[in-house]
Amino acid sequence: MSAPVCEARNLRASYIPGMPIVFDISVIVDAGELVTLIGPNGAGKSTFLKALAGLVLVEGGEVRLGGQRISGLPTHEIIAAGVGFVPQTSNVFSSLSIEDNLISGGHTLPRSLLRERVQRAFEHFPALADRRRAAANVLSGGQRQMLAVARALMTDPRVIMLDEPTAGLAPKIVHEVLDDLRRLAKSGVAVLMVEQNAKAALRVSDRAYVLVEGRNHMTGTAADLLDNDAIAEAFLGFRRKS
Ligand SMILES: Nc1ncnc2c1ncn2[C@@H]1O[C@H](COP(=O)(O)OP(=O)(O)OP(=O)(O)O)[C@@H](O)[C@H]1O
Repeated sequence: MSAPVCEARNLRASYIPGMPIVFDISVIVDAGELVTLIGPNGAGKSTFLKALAGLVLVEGGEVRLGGQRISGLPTHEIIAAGVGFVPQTSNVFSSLSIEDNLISGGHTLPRSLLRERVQRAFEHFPALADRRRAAANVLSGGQRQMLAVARALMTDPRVIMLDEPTAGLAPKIVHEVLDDLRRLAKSGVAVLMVEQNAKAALRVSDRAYVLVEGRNHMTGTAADLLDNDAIAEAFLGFRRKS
């Protein structure tokens, strides 16, 4: 059996050495899957995602990409190895044009490939193509997220990680962004996201992990977790009618 696209095993991560926020979290994401991390505030979901991207100190366990160990590498090498990371905030350059945002996302690429990838991004996201020379700050919240995802895709990552991609968006736009991510996973990329809009996120996800206090609490198919009364009540904010 081939190695999963991305696998974190018994990860321990901290901002301050010796003071872990993530104690022991294991997660697997494979090609074509949309996997969501849910859990209460402060559970360490964002910290875990940052640890995968090399933005937070990994003190134990390991992260593998296609079987190759990437934990411990500097962030630029992790990105070059095939990880795309979309932070929750400041994920586009507001004053740069949409096209220049894409170019900056692919600045490590040779010029000919860069042109090709910008073109590909505009084909995937026609709403961005229509306004390619406009500054990113004219975009709506949903379109900005689209641009942030398109930037991360410039390097052709094997796995793309998103920290709360729907934060601050209107409910209708939340669904549009989640549907875009669903389509992205279907295209063959492994997608891992942290989401506060847990119910909406589970509806488009294949699988999910519930994280609590820096540890795995539960995992399953998104459908099973949506159907689980205890999970629904504790983490999804609804109680099923009996
Ligand atoms: N830059 C930082 N330096 C030190 N501690 C931090 C930093 N960022 C977050 N923390 C702490 O790490 C803990 C976990 O935060 P994290 O953002 O990973 O949780 P989360 O599960 O994503 O929750 P939320 O949904 O509230 O963001 C919190 O106690 C937070 O205060």
